[in-house]
Amino acid sequence: MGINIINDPFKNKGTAFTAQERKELGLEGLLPPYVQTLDEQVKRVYAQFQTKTSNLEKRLFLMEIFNENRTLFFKLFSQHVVEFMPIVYDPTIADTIENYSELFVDPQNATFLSIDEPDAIENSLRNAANGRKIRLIVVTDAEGILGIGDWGTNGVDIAVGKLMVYTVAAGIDPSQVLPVVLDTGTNNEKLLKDPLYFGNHHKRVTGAKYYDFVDRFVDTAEKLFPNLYLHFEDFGRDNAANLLNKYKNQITTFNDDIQGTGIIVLAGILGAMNISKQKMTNQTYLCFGAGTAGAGITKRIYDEFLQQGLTPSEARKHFYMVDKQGLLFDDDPTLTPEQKPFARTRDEFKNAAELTNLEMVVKTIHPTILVGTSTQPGAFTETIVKEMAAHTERPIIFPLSNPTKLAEAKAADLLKWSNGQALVATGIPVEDVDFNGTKYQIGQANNALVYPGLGLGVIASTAKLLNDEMISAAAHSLGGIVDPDKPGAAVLPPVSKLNVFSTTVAKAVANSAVKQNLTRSKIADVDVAIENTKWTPHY
Ligand SMILES: NC(=O)c1ccc[n+]([C@@H]2O[C@H](COP(=O)([O-])OP(=O)(O)OC[C@H]3O[C@@H](n4cnc5c(N)ncnc54)[C@H](O)[C@@H]3O)[C@@H](O)[C@H]2O)c1
Ligand SMILES: O=C(O)C[C@H](O)C(=O)O
Ligand SMILES: [Mn+2]
Repeated sequence: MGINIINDPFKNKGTAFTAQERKELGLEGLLPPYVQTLDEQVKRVYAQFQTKTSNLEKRLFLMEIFNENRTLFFKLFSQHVVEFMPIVYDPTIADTIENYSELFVDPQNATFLSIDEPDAIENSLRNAANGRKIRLIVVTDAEGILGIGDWGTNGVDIAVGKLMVYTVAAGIDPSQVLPVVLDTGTNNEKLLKDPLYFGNHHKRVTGAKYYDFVDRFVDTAEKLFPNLYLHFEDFGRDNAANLLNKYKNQITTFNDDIQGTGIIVLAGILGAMNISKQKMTNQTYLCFGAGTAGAGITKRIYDEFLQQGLTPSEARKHFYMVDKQGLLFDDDPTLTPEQKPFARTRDEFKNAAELTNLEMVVKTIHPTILVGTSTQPGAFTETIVKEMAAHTERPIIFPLSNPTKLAEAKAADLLKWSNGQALVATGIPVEDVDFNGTKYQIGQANNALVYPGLGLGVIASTAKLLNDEMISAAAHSLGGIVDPDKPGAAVLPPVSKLNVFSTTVAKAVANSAVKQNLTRSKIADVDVAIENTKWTPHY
C-alpha cells in the first residue's frame, strides 16, 4: 500500500512524509529517516537542476520530479517561472517531441487513444483518470505540432506541457487535468520507418472515420467528466477550424492555436496602440502564413475593427493575407474557408500578377502591422522591414513561428533595421535588446500568456460555452497592461507576472460569462469563485 502512494505523483510527498504518515501509510523503511519540508526539497532539487548544462538535460531532470511528485514540481516551477518556461515548454519541448521514443521514461499520466481501437476510448479515459475528477483536458492529434509538423503519438508532450503551464500560471489543480493524444496515424515518413516509434505505423486516417473517432472521444469525455473544459491543441490546418466550428456552440471548448493566439496578438496590438498613440482602425494588417493560427488571429483583429465601429466591408479593406502562393486572391480554388473572407480581387491592383511574394506585397500595400505564422525562418528581411518603416512611424512586427529555429525574424534585427521604431513581439521568450542607448523589452506573443487565465475564468465561473465576447474581454484585459511612456517598453506584460495577469484575464472572462448568463451555477462573487478554484502547491 505504502509503495503505491510513493509511486503516485498526485499523492507522493517523498522525503517530506512525516513520521506519523510513514507509520499510518505503510511507508516505514521506504525513505531515509530525515523528514524534509517542502522548502528544503525545493532547495535540494533546484541545486540538482543547476548542475545540468543543456536545456534538454534540464527538462528531463524536471520531468523526473514531475513524474514523482507534482506538488514539489509545481512549487519549484512557481519559484522559477521565467527560467523554467522555455525549458519545460516551448522551445525545448519541441526537442522532446521529435525524440520522444529515444527519451521515453514515463507515460506521465496521459491518455493514448488509437483510431484502430475506438472501443477502448471509454476504458482508456477511465484508466487514466483513475477516479480523479477531471475538469480540463488538453487534446492533440499532433498533425501540426508548433511549426514542426506531424509527430503522431509523440505529440502527447505538447498536451502535457500546455497543462503544466495551466497550473503554474493560473493554479489549475494538476490532479484535475488529463493530457490526451489521439493517434490517428502519421504522415511523417521518418516516424513510419522508425522501429522505435511508439505510435501507429500507418498513414493518417482522414474523412468520416477521422471525424467519427474525434466525435466518439468528445462524447465519451463529456459523459465521463461533467463540466469539462476541452482544449484542442496543434491539430492540422484541414481539421482545426472544422472541429472548433463543430463543437464551439455545443460544449465548453477552446482551440488554442486559433483563439488563444488570436487573443494574445490582439492584446499585443492593443498594447502597441497604447505606445504609438495610434488608432486601431487606421491600421493595415498583413497576415503572413494564413493557416490555423494566421487565419484565427486575422479574424480576431477583424472582429475588433467591427467592435470599434467599422462595417464589414470597411473593415475588410484593411486586411491582406499572404500564404505560399503570395497574396491571396478570390479566384484561387485552393483557399481555405478561413482565408476566403480576406482574399482580394485582382482588379484592385495594377501589379496583381507580381504579388507572389511578401516583399512585393509589402511594397504594394504598405502594411502597418505584419504578423508571421508561416514557419518560414528569416522571411522578414531587412528590405521588408525598411520598406514598412518608410511608410509608418511605428511598424508593428510580430514574428510568431515556433520553435526558435522557425521564427520569421530576430527581435534584435527588427529593431536594428527599423532604427528602434518597430514594436516587436515574438513567439518564444527573447532577451532584452540594447539599441542606441535604449533597453527594449520584447513582449512574448505566445498563447501561453493567455490560455491559463482564460481556462481559470471558464472553470471558476462554470461557463457552459466560451464565446467571442468572453474572448474579446480576455484580450482587452491583457492589452491594457503596458507601460506606454517608458522608452523601449514591451507591448505585452512580462512572463514574470504570469500568475498575476492570469488572474486578471480570468476575472474578465468570468465576469463576461456571468453577465451573459452563461454559467451553470450561480456565481455570487467572481473574485471569490476564482480564488476558490485555484490550487497552490503545499503538503
Ligand atoms: N506564438 C504563438 O502563440 C503561436 C500560436 C500558434 C501557432 N504559432 C506558430 O505559427 C506557425 C504556424 O502554425 P499553424 O498551426 O498556423 O500551422 P498551419 O500549418 O496551419 O499554418 C501555416 C501556414 O503557413 C503557410 N506557409 C508555409 N510556407 C509558407 C511560405 N513560404 N510563405 C507563406 N506562407 C507559408 C502554410 O501554407 C500554412 O497556411 C507555427 O510555427 C506555430 O508554432 C505560434
Ligand atoms: O506552443 C506554443 O508555444 C504556441 C503555439 O500553441 C504553437 O503551436 O506554436
Ligand atoms: Mn499550438
